Amino acid sequence: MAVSEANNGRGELRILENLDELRTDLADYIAELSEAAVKERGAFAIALSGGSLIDLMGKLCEAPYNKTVDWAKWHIFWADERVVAKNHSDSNYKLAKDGLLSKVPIVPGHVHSINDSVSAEEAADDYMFVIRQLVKTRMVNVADISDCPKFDLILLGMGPDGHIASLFPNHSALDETDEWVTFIIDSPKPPPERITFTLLVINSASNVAMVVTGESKAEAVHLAVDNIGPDCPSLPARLVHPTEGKLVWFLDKQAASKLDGLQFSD
Ligand SMILES: O=C1O[C@H](COP(=O)(O)O)[C@@H](O)[C@H](O)[C@H]1O
Repeated sequence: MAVSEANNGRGELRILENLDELRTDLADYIAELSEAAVKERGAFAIALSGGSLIDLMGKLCEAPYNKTVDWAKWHIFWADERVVAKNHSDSNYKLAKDGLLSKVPIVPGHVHSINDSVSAEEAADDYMFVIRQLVKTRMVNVADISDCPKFDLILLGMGPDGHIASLFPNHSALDETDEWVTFIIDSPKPPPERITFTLLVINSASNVAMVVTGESKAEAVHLAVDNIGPDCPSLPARLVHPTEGKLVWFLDKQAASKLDGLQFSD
């Protein structure tokens, strides 16, 4: 690992030499959280994103993780999903199924994907209902000070514009403070119709990991992580602050290249 440090309340930074090291560190981190959650409450509620994340989780399908992780206790959710059919190439579910879920022994009934046969608005309501039932049975933990779901782990990628899940800069979905899941029909990145966890749910998680690689994201990483003062534009990634949980950034050197004050050891 090149650098690992805590950063001004903006979470722990793990900056890895290369993608191979990042994949290993990420797999270790997820496996450790899974073990702790299963030991403590008998289940591991994990929310995935789409994009580059699934490929970066790939080591979980290999030894030792494929044998040592207690896959039967995993409950899978999506922090965001595109409102397309499950077999569509834009579907975050399909991405995760092809790249991860079909390669490890997850219980099919524990895979909580969205309803792909209704409108974006209905899919968001429907998903909130599903999560509410699982919070009632404590398959998904609950926040200490509200009835909000407290996922054991939410994994987020970040776009070059600083978007996380399907929360885009200057979009009204960022202001949603009541609902757990909301919808958009005007995503600046195709496809336009999506559902997404709100900041309320993201910031109620026990653990949030931001997994970001590549030089095209270096400026957004700098804006999200460094102390650049109160005049920061509406950068969704900067709004991730788990209230009772822990935030960890997994970065490769390229994504970390514009961070203030970092010295890499070669
Ligand atoms: O559209 C999306 O983009 C983000 C970032 O994707 P990446 O390929 O740049 O990592 C992703 O996290 C989100 O789930 C997805 O819907």
